[in-house]
Amino acid sequence: MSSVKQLIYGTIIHSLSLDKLHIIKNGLLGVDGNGKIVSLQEDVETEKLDSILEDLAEDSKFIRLSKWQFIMPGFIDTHTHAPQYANAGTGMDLPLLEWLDKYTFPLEQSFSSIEFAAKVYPRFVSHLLRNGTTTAVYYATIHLESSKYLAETVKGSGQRGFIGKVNMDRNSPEYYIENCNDSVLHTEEFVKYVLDLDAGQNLVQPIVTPRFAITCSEKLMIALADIAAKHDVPIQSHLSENTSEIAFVSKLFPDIKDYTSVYDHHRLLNHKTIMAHGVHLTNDERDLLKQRNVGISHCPNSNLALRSGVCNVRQLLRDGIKVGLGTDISGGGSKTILDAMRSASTASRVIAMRDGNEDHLKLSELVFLATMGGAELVNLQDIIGNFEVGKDFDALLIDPCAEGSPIDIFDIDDIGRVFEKFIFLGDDRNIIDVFVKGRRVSGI
Ligand SMILES: O=c1[nH]c(=O)c2nc[nH]c2[nH]1
Ligand SMILES: [Zn+2]
Repeated sequence: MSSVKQLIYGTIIHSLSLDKLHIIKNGLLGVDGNGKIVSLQEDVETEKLDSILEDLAEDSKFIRLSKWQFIMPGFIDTHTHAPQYANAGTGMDLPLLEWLDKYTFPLEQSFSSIEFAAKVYPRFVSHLLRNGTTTAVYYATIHLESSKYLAETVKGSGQRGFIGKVNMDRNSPEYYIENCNDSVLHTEEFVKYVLDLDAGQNLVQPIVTPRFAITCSEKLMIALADIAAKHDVPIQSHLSENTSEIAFVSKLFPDIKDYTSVYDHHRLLNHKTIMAHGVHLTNDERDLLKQRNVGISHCPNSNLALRSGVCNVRQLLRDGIKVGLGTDISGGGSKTILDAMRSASTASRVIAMRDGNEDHLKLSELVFLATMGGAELVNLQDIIGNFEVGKDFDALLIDPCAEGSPIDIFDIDDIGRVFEKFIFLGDDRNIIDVFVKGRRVSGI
């Protein structure tokens, strides 16, 4: 017990697999001074608690959860655009390519000013944390300095984050583009800067970010793949979101078989690559993604708002492709992974009704996607995603009875139903504490 700095007693809920949501009653979870889970016991009788607490060091903290409170793993947002937070909730009247031109590129250009970035980034990061996102994978903009500032903001907040300086050297407006050389030099500098900032703590990491194949020349894509390989860092981009985008890509690369193969051809696909969307993939493309062990960030809010299409997540899972959830602000208007889970559920019901031969996503699958699935996408499945002993304690303390709670509990309810109510009805009013690596970083 001497190494235990925090001990939590009560209901503990986490995901063991897509099918297995584990609800531990009278659980006892110990966290050490480095934020690591050192013990997890089930069904510990209250009578035994006293003797356990006697052994607890004086400077350790004990949290006893009340009847309906529980802890669960923090949410992982595998795809979001920090600068676009300023547009969240607006401009959802156009499809992707027109939306980028009219609303998104002009906004992102404003981040050439650090003063503007300073108005948006800290608020966005703190909203994400407040809503239970303990890890986020960010796009910044093409600007080196404000991308560094986003990384510093994430680091300062205590959130775990992957930050990408965006690269675009063609098919972009004159006011929002870099030449290939600058783009490569700035990315190299950015990657080194963020690696130094993290200092080996596994909290902030750089992610190499070709915006998508339309805005990146072949030379740029290959140079970015080289940077990712040299520093052994992850890659993110967009793939197969919208049919006009796919048609544009096939015009740009007439000799390459399909959109996924374009990235493969430029060595951008590996087990550390996250591709957002994947709505319209062919069988061959899914095979290639599986072969390269690429993860798909499913962003249902964005897919519905921009009318891009409905992604068949069950098909991806059946094919053995890793899947996580993304908010994709501001294609999607909501900054919460709870909302992404609900929209993922709705999208899967649309597929089930349309195709008749697919089951919608179950609660255990939605929770897996929001936690363990995300951990697999960012290759931290041995560090975060659930409460296995040895992992870091990235967690949420949820109180379904908190003041102003949108959840009502009745005699017919049990903890399983109350958990389901939180997933489908709950919000930040229920999120009392947010922990990253054992440290409380947000809450009420
Ligand atoms: O949803 C999206 N948001 C973006 O900013 C973007 N850029 C390329 N493709 C994109 N898709
Ligand atoms: Zn996106």
